[in-house]
Amino acid sequence: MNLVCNGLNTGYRRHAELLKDVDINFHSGVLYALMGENGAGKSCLLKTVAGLLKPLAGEVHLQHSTDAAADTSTLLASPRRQRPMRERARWQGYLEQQARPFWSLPVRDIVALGADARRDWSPEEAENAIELVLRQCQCQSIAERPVLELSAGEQQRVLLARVLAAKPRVLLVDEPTAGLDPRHQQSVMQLLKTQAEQGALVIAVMHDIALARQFCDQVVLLGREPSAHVFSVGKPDQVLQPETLYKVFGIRG
Ligand SMILES: Nc1ncnc2c1ncn2[C@@H]1O[C@H](COP(=O)(O)OP(=O)(O)OP(=O)(O)O)[C@@H](O)[C@H]1O
Repeated sequence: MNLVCNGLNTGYRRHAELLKDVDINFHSGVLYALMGENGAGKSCLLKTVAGLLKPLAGEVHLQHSTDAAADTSTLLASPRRQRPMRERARWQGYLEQQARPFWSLPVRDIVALGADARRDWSPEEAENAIELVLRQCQCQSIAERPVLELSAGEQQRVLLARVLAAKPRVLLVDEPTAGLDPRHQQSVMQLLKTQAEQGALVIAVMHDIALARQFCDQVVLLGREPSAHVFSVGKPDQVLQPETLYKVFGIRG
């Protein structure tokens, strides 16, 4: 399963183009770091790919097969057409930036809401998926606690667990390690890497260069000058070169 962006122009308001001419082919089995300065349009691009913002031009396609001969491409988004979210929920998981729960439910019930997206599962399959993800996200010890009584970092892990509970084949996460302590940053990145190794297509908006180098297979780096654009795409060591970091972030490193 690949996500293909063709000539994508997108922005937050109608006619307000932020990113232009985005041509990227995201592959399954790959963990992507989507990076760039504050305001470069990372969340905007992720939301467009997720179907939460409508493109102003261009298209997003879902390719079901890597076999170019087989015509198995589905149009997900264009200025005229958006696939319904309930259809996307069967294969896509999305975690928004600074996500916060608003229901006063125990952690286990919040995570169970994620598994509800899988109408094809038996109650036993759903229960197994919930237990697995509580363990993977290190939420077992807090499983019975009301989610609103947890720290911000703990809530963040619970909401990631909710997204993962449905075993999405496309996982789109916006700054999943923000606010987490170093150990949990590592474990969340390891979890995303494992999802990719098991075949998921994972795009993570992130700022931490060291974590991107350590865990990600590919970096999509956005630039802001003269206007927002895709500056570079490639392996972390190729993209995160000192001269590139200077050009994009103005830092020596
Ligand atoms: N809801 C909105 N309506 C209009 N403009 C917005 C909206 N949200 C963000 N913007 C603007 O769009 C631009 C890109 O924002 P976006 O959140 O996509 O950037 P980002 O790269 O994810 O930034 P950050 O690293 O700070 O999270 C910014 O200039 C921002 O001010």
